[in-house]
Amino acid sequence: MDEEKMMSMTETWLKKHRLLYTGATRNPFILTIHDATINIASFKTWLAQDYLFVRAFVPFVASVLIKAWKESDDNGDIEIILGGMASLQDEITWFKREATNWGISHSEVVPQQANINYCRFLESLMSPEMEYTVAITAFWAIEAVYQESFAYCLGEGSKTPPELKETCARWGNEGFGMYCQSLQRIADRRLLKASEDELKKAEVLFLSVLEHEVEFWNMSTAA
Ligand SMILES: Cc1ncc(CNC=O)c(N)n1
Repeated sequence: MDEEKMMSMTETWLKKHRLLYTGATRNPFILTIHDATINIASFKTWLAQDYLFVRAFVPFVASVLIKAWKESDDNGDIEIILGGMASLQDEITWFKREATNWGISHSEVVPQQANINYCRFLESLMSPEMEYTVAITAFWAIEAVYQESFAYCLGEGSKTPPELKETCARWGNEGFGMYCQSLQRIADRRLLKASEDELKKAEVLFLSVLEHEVEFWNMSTAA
């Protein structure tokens, strides 16, 4: 019997844009964590810059929550997005504690260009004119890149230094993986009903997320 399931839209895009996706999830920064050759200065740059990014990510997630409330056909979406917001509070606390541990003073950290560009991109996604379908697709991609990247650092054969394992587990843990799958299911459900224009826009912005993620990692290793 023909039991083959149709590929979802996000799966289609992941396959079509595999090279760029791999560029984002197997970036040299991540590879050096995985093989324990990481330069600690790079790690500290990433840590300091990502704290600033996450602060800007909170209002973005809030904007997706508002879009879900206005536009979603499924009440379950709100709970999933709200769960993501709740874990961001814990994440901000964690970033502050890690900064202290690594001797970083957030008041002295200046956002770098790749970070500024990415935060500006987030702001464009917050516009009330931006469709829920497009915003939730970008949201999923942003989370999925971190999940795949850090899960790889904890996977079989990884030599991740013990002092970085907690960081990797933050996004590489199974619960975060399931949360990403929930976001992906929402995105796929919406994309099924989207117009041609919305589909095109969501695909373009999915690619923009991947490009920003690559630039963000590269910024960390360049410093
Ligand atoms: C640059 C970047 N992309 C994705 C994430 C993961 N989302 C929330 O933490 C992150 N922290 N930073």
